[in-house]
Amino acid sequence: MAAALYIAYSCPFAQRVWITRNYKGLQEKIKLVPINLQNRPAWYKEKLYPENKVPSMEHNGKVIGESLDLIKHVDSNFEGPSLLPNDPAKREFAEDLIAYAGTFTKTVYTSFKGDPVKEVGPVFDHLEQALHKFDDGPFFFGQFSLVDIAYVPFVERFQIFLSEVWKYDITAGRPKLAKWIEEINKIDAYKQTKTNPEELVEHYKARFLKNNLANVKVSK
Ligand SMILES: N[C@@H](CCC(=O)N[C@@H](CS)C(=O)NCC(=O)O)C(=O)O
Repeated sequence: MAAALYIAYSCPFAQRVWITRNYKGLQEKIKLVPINLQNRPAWYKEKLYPENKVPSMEHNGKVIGESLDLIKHVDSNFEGPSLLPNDPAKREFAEDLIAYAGTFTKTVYTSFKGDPVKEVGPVFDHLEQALHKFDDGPFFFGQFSLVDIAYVPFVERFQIFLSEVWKYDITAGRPKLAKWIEEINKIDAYKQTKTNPEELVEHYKARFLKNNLANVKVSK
């Protein structure tokens, strides 16, 4: 029986697993089940995934959550190209980078409520340096891997929002990151999952800037 992958089309965490499934050619083995996060069906929390978040996946009678665990699960338990490097030094660095994804996303999301232009430089520099480390291709490890997948949904959103609201170009002075974004946009498995930029800007403005604007009004 096919596995069921519960996602929301706009969710960057779910997008990680969606890209993994597409890239490994598992469209028939893993079926997408879209969930409306604004109106979640009661059965999702009660019968399937008590965390009540997306993504989750039902596979062989078990339900698994957490996007970073899920991409590893899909990579190790399904057919298709392997998405982690075999070389031990590269493998260790891949694990470090996957672990750093939480710091990266938290730093940038937190900065949206403060001053991103001052705050986001170091975490994007970290990615730029990581892309230099093995210097064997546009991706973190030459071949497309789970590390690219862990970051791309967030880099996609941060690039759009930082440019739109603060005119901050994440690729300025970061040639490897610029090339990475260019090359990753040639990968169909990713392209099919991209979010709608206009909807993203509206959604993030409401989510992150509402209080800033309210504060501006109060202080006038
Ligand atoms: N740590 C989780 C985060 C998943 C997550 O926060 N998903 C959001 C949608 S993008 C969600 O389901 N939010 C609903 C909620 O928190 O109630 C992962 O990596 O999978």
